[in-house]
Amino acid sequence: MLEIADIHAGYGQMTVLRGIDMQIGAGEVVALLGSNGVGKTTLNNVVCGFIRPTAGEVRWKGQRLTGLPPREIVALGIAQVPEGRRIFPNLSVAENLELGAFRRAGARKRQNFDRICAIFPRLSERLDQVAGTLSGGEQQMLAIGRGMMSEPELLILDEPSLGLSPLLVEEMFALIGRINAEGVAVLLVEQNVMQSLTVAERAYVLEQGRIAMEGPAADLLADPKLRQAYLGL
Ligand SMILES: Nc1ncnc2c1ncn2[C@@H]1O[C@H](COP(=O)(O)OP(=O)(O)OP(=O)(O)O)[C@@H](O)[C@H]1O
Repeated sequence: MLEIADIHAGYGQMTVLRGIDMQIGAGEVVALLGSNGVGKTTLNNVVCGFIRPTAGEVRWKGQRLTGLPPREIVALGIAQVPEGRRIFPNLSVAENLELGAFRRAGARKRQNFDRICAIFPRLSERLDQVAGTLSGGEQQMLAIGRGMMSEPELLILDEPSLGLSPLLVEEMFALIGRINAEGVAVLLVEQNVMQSLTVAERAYVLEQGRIAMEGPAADLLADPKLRQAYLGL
């Protein structure tokens, strides 16, 4: 469904991505793993149209995405939840969710709103609360709920577990499972290797601008090189 083919990208003179190839199938959960600063967010921003690659292309169902503006990419069914929970703090939970559905109107929007409330019971109990007063974990859920309001076929989550307590991290990964059970493919950009490989079917490990390892999550979890480098085992 999503094909990333030989992507090179960077900032000015600095090259960050040096030929990335990745694929995500319909309904799959795929993890993109790697240490701080290896270029995970950069790749994510290339897919979503915020950064133009210097070479290579991204295709979605065979259509070239490279060069399209971000809003057209959202309209085609790809939603991104950026790192750092960018919600509107002065608006209510319900208003934040409604802003995610800017492309939809009427009954369809209502239906989708109810669907999101069912997936995120914590949010549905707090629809009138001002979003800035939510806990960190609730704000993260709101950011994901807002992404889901555009009815994506692929949801890209950039470090959703960052800064959450262990219990909330568990809840967050369970939530990813529920979203996927609705038929939505998920690209999970994470540093939390163990949890990500438990929820994902396949994973890619980014090192020095290249894919250093890839394969089924179970194989990577058993790989001594990965266990030593990323799990300290
Ligand atoms: N706007 C920018 N201008 C210049 N350099 C940037 C910019 N954004 C990111 N970089 C640099 O590009 C490299 C890759 O950054 P990126 O955010 O993609 O990494 P990451 O793997 O997502 O890291 P993290 O896990 O810490 O979020 C880093 O060296 C970073 O400093």
